[in-house]
Amino acid sequence: MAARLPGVTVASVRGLTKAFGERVVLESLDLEIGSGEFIALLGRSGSGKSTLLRALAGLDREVSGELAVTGSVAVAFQEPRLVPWKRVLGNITLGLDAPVERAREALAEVGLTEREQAWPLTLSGGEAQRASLARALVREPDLLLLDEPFSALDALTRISVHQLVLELWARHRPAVLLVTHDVDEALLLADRVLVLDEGRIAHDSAVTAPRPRHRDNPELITLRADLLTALGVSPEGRS
Ligand SMILES: Nc1ncnc2c1ncn2[C@@H]1O[C@H](COP(=O)(O)OP(=O)(O)OP(=O)(O)O)[C@@H](O)[C@H]1O
Repeated sequence: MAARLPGVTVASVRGLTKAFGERVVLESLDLEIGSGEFIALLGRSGSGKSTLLRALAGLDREVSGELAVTGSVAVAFQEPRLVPWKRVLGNITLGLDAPVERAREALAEVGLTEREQAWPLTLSGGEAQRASLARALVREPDLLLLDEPFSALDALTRISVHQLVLELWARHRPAVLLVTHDVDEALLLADRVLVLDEGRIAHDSAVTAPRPRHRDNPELITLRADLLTALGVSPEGRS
């Protein structure tokens, strides 16, 4: 997979508009996603984050505007969506021509080698989420779309899956678009944090702090306050 290529985009969105009946969810939205970028997408509930992801994934074609995605796309959802009648390994290769060795490599990368013959219903939440990441990885995406993949995990599992996602990103360098509700998660992981509001990208910040990042990094403290304001939340509980 390509390393980060400056100036090369994997997705280019211009004037994207999506309405459900009278409700306009995305309104003339513009967004460029660069090769290898790690982007977090924040926004209030119902602001259209999943709608944008579905459009980028090609799962919703009833949109207007220009949407060009170059290269392959893989999606991992909030609930891992493994099919219960296939074992873990079978889930990784589902609908794919790739040799089984590739699926095993992906399982090894997410630390699930021991569980390849397990049934999905016997996996813990963290294991299921890792299996879901392996299924996305084996497709070697140029753009990896993550729709709140960590939100159902307990705090400790979440930290280890964060670590894993950063390692996988550093190794494979797909562009990542991570939808999250968690400002700190966005700041710890991403190079760029977007806020979706009123159907558009209302806020776009670069995060330059080196990784591993700590919450008390001054850049992150400033950005956290800006992002909370952009989300309509007062940072210190003041109104
Ligand atoms: N299939 C659908 N039919 C009708 N309305 C829909 C449909 N899908 C989404 N919507 C509406 O579009 C708006 C945006 O939904 P979306 O799921 O994209 O928001 P979101 O930002 O991802 O929200 P959350 O953070 O709560 O997951 C919401 O008002 C939702 O009710």
